[in-house]
Amino acid sequence: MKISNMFVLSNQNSIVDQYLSELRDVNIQQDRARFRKNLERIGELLAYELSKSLTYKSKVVETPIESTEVKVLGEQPLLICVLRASMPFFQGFLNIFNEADSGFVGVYRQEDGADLDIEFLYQATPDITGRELILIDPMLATGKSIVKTVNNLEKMGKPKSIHIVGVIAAPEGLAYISNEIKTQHKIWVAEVDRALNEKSYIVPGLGDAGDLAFGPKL
Ligand SMILES: O=P(O)(O)OC[C@H]1O[C@H](OP(=O)(O)OP(=O)(O)O)[C@H](O)[C@@H]1O
Ligand SMILES: O=c1cc[nH]c(=O)[nH]1
Ligand SMILES: [Mg+2]
Repeated sequence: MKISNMFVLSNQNSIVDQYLSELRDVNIQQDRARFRKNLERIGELLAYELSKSLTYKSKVVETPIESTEVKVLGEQPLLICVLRASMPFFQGFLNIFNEADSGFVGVYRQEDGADLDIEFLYQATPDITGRELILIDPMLATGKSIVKTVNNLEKMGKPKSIHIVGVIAAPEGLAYISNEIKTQHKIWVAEVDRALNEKSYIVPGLGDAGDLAFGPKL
């Protein structure tokens, strides 16, 4: 599929392919700490790629030897963690954008027969108006959780731009996000998989990221 405003990290060979293979492997997945660590590491590497698209300004610093002009981030992004599966992936972003503000939303998918309902239960964020917003969720499956998040956040104000970051995306979710989100946005993922299955899980995917990171929920 061709979405012009999208960056796919696995289009280039890198160590991310190794981390992704471990995330998908049903045996290695038994090690929850390793699962979370790999999400965090991919978060760090995607954050580095995304950092190349941000604006920088110059300032003068004093080294012990002399004054010199350096480049620093023009403005801090606002990171949004989509609980719960996002937490380790979000930590990777926070390791890189360590001065950024953070917001948290509680969103979860609820199966209702053939339909998927998205419950939006919790929001603790600063004002998003005029901000460079980075929405962080490892799995972009139907795209409904991210679209619901954007719709709820935009009740507060308009961000300057939106970056949507994920580890694995499904083509159906990417198409849904592109159609539904009207604010200028760019999607950053490690990999785009084949499709969704009848339960709206990504195929081949990695299973349920939240459960693998933290254990099953009711
Ligand atoms: O694109 P979608 O079809 O909306 O699916 C993606 C959502 O599913 C997962 O969360 P889940 O609802 O399993 O909750 P959890 O993070 O608490 O496990 C994942 O972290 C996304 O938020
Ligand atoms: O494949 C999927 C879809 C949604 N959430 C997950 O954790 N995995
Ligand atoms: Mg969720």
